[in-house]
Amino acid sequence: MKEIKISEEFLNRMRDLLGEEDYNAYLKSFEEERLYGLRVNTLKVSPEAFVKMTSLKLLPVPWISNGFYYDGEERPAKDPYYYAGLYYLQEPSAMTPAHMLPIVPGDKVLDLCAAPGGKSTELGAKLRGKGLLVSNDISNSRARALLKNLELWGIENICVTSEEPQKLKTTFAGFFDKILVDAPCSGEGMFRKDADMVKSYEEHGPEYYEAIQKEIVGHAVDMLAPGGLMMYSTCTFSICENEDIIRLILENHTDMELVKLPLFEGASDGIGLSGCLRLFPHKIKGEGHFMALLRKKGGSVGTEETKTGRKKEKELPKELSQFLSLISKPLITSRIEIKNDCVYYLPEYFPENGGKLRYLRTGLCLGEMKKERFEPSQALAQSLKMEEFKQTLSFQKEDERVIRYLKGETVFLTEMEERIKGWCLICVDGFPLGFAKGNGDTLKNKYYPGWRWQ
Ligand SMILES: C[S@@+](CC[C@H](N)C(=O)[O-])C[C@H]1O[C@@H](n2cnc3c(N)ncnc32)[C@H](O)[C@@H]1O
Repeated sequence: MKEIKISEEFLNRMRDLLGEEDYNAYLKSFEEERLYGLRVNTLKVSPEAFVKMTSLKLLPVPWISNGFYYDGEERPAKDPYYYAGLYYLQEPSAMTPAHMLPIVPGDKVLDLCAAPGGKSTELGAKLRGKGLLVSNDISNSRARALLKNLELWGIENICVTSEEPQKLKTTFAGFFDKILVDAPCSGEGMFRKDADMVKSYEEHGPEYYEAIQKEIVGHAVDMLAPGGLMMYSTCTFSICENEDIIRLILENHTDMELVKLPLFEGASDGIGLSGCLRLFPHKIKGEGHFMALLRKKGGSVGTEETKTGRKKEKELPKELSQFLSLISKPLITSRIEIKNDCVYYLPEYFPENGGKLRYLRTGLCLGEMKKERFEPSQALAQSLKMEEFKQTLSFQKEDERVIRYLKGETVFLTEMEERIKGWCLICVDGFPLGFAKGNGDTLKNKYYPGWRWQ
């Protein structure tokens, strides 16, 4: 077995859970190396096109259409395409819950325990800019990392909150069409990936998390609209954190029913509760996960026409209007809100007063009003397609100016290149990285300092 010290108590539980034969296969899986995965951002690029562009050696994750394995020796986070938000690094079995939650553009979606955004990024991509994604995490510092990942990913219809589920409910009772609860858990499926998880497991085991999960799911059910779907997932194996939680929901909420998840090669049914789905490291090429899909009876969701509730055109400051005229995709001015000089593009369905919640972001941050001018944001650049901005400059990935730009340095144009004046969207192979301001043959770098290439 690999050098991972796991308690006897845990191993005994796993033997009881799996039976002797499967348990031995599970133990053997520790002799294998952990697996590395990335998920392609389908908001920006198709998996087929990405495979052709990238220099990474990829193998498809069989059950995830946009998921791939990469070699652990590679450094995919040190790549301009990563800075363009073309992919997210994620363990393959963790890709499954967001993949199996059927989101349609226009849905109102909640990701209740969302940081750092491994699943929210996929939920947002599936919305394709329509509807609303509320991504929440109780930890403020983790919610900040979540916000960065959502903005890098280019999702415009987001709200990021950092609240207790009970508080969130005061604004969103019965509101959401789809909810993902990727619950905090004892992390038994993480031991091979992260040996430190063993230590934290010894401090807080399944019983500790079970109590938290019970509370969270109760509030989640209350925020689901009739006809809505809720996916519950964990990266742990214990029954008390998985099937028992689902059973409890079904007992306490007679309006909730289990929706059978389809099995695929290597996936296992729930233990003692058929219709759930389990992934084990000795049966699939992934670290392990549990998930169950539930439906609230009554109503039907996901087919409603999108509506904003704020239809009246709004007059905008001249500097802002001038800048927005450089963007070709239509923006509904009634959804633009200016708060303390920051300009936001609110998503459809954003509650009229927003409620008294700790928001880290309400919609897409378009930029900031400064004296007599408007400064566009990094998030806006990442949310655009190259063809949606009037003046663009796309470098090939190999061009040393890509890294210079990402480091925040001044970028010089060659004599052969056209002179650039004013705001310009800098791209790598046609994918936006950020803004710069042209002054003839040099570009003043406007890449967000906090995100610079290190
Ligand atoms: C398994 S992680 C989520 C991983 C995330 N879904 C992803 O795919 O990147 C669980 C998260 O739940 C958060 N959390 C813990 N207790 C919570 C609570 N009561 N309400 C909301 N979030 C909570 C933790 O801060 C942690 O970020």
